Amino acid sequence: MAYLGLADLAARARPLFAPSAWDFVAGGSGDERTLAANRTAFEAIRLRPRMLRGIAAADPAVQVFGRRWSAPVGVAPMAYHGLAHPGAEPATVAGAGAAGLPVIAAMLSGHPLEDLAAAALSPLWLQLYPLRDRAVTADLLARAETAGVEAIVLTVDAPRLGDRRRDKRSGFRLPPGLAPANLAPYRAMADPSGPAAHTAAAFEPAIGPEYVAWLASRTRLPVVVKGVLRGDDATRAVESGAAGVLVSNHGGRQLDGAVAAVDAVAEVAAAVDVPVFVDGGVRGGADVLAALARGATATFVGRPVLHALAVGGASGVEQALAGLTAEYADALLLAGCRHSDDVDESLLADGSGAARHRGGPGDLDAGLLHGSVTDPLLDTMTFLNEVTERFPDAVSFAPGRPYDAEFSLDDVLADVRAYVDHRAAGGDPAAAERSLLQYGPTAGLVGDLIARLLASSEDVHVPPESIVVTVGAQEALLLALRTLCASRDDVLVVPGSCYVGVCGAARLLDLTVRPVRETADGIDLGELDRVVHAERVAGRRVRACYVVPDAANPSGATLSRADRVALLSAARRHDFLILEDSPYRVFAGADPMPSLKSLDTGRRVVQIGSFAKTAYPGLRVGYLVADQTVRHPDGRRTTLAGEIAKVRGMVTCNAPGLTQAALGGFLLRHDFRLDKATATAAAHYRRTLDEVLRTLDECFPAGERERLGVAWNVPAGGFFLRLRVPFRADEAALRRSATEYGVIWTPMAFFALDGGGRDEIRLSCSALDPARARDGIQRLARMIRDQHQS
Ligand SMILES: Cc1cc2nc3c(=O)[nH]c(=O)nc-3n(C[C@H](O)[C@H](O)[C@H](O)COP(=O)(O)O)c2cc1C
Repeated sequence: MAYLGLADLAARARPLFAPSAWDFVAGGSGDERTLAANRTAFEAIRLRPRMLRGIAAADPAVQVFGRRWSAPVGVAPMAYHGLAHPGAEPATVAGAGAAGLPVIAAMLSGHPLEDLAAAALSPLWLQLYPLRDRAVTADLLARAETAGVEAIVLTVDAPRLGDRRRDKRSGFRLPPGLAPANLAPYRAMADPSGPAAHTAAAFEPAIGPEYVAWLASRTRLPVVVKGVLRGDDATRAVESGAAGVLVSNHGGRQLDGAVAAVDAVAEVAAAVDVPVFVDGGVRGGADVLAALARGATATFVGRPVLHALAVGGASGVEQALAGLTAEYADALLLAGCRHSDDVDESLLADGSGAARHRGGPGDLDAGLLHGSVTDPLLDTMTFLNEVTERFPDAVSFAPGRPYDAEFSLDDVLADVRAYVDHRAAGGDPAAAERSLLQYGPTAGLVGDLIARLLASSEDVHVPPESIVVTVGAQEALLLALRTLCASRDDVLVVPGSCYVGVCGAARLLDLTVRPVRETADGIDLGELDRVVHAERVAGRRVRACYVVPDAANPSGATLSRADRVALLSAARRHDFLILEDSPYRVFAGADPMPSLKSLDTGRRVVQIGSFAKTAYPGLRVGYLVADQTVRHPDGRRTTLAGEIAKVRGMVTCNAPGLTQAALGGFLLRHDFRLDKATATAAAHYRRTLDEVLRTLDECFPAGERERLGVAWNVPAGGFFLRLRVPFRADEAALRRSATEYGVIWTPMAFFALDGGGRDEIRLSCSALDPARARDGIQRLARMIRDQHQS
């Protein structure tokens, strides 16, 4: 059968395993974040291939510890190959030997190492866990040397077994007949049928560098320390006698949350001068190339070898490894490298190789930077911006991007011209043009036009001086928070599932954020009262409450009129401000609710505005309305907008004149009718949302939803809806969804500050046409049914 890559092999192998054995092999620990990260990290690496090098063929072979390998690829140590195929470890060793690649035999092998050595045609290494009984280890070392094993691999990342939840769920036990054959002579195992029992009974948990030194002193074979993820640990290992280091997080099976293995290679390679190996997520020739570019000498592959063994025994392993070798040879050639020695850091688009970690005078320690830099929250925005590009063939319900079929630069240029004409009316056109290209007023140029828009579209009447034109709504949020919150005792309250930009801005400012539970219709006002009270008791004050009242991101919920009135009264009662952000209002249904600002008789609302959904996101024009009065100790009274404008002077100086002009012209040319300006887009969103809802209804008929654990809300309009699914909706599930079902979405947990949303996803309908959205929902429905069955 043609070799179609290791992922294809996994799909073919799955039905051949007993379900609990599949889970034992495929699974990771905890929430399987590290398991997923091993792949995500490889997928994120971009290479800079070399051209014009006059190369017609590449040689994938390498030399390791004086031996030739057909490629810088070996088989990682894995316990009990018999779970995959009756041929078990001897078949793996034979297959790898036929492909000219090495195998690390696991200590917990179902066949004794002597049998494997007899079947080996290529280097055989032996992996050991540190055992309580050193005499057993010493004997194993002697046996290994006698049998012709060529290196010892000491696994140091398993003082105890990681939290393997899949195995707990399935109650996984080794099938009868499978036992750790290498240890049979020693009675080292209390209960060999349960992997957790193995480790607890027989392994020495508290080893230090002296254990490595002891091991190295007891054998003439090179000792490779496996399970290291940091440069300083690699250094300790080498100083204690290790001849190599295998960078590994145990395939995501130990500490969940650990760094992706390939992301740790550069640091380790920079720290030591011995061969550095890596395993975890290596799934193709380009991955091998990337690992070497980061500084690895060679890579090891785990699970795919068991898949290959299940599909085709020894010849399955041979074909898979030969396929990977051929892929790597291709990758070398396409990258302009004759052989592995030509692979270096310059092939990495982001220069993330070992040289970067070697430490130069310009290096900065991340621990000394602002804490937000290493907060995963800030990665979420990048994830949302880039996930669609990562899976370009999948139907994407991920991005909240506006419909752009009618975007036209000519229109934008005409908008700019219209604004210049408007500004020049009765005056000097050249001066009007110049003013756009000069530094502009700190509060912006087009506040007057935005005031006109608010009056006509929302019945909000504010003077232009109470408006600051910003660089997108994101800057408006940042400015409002910076100005309003004096210290960490000022609390920002947000809905339990919240637009990440708000929490990110608060994180940049080191503000305290408190989530409030939501009902199906938005923020739960009873809960809001309780949170405000609790904060007061704790000596803090709730300064502001952020809400998206119309067709919210991410939930799709719209606050009822009664709740709007009640929220305003809570703001009065508890003396906080409301940050109203309503970018989806125009699309929130035929009869939109009054905005909070229009109901705001007590000047409790600071309104944040965006034109990303109504004009163009690329303009980056937003605004805020802050008509509150600020009293100063000297008796002066200013507007909050004026104070915010001062702050903005130190952030972006002023919003760019040209894009403000484009926005101003857009408003003028559409006669301040955003509903008309967005009619085509609105119809598109409506059609797609309707199609999504219809397809959900078809795929999950009323009687069946409960049984499948599926539920969704029916938003009045807008871009988003939330869908409850019968599986843990995390990054690992998203990856499965993308690769196995061709559909992507956003885990609701990305938006949840209260730890909720774990079995919910956000579906964004804005960027899809109805037919594709229908196809996407059907794909998702297939996944939901499969997940429900498994
Ligand atoms: C089923 C299974 C059993 C494993 N058993 C061992 C083991 O006994 N000793 C060890 O050091 N690592 C063990 N590992 C970890 C692998 O050596 C390796 O680090 C990991 O599988 C590489 O990741 P990959 O599967 O993504 O290629 C095991 C992994 C799997 C999947």
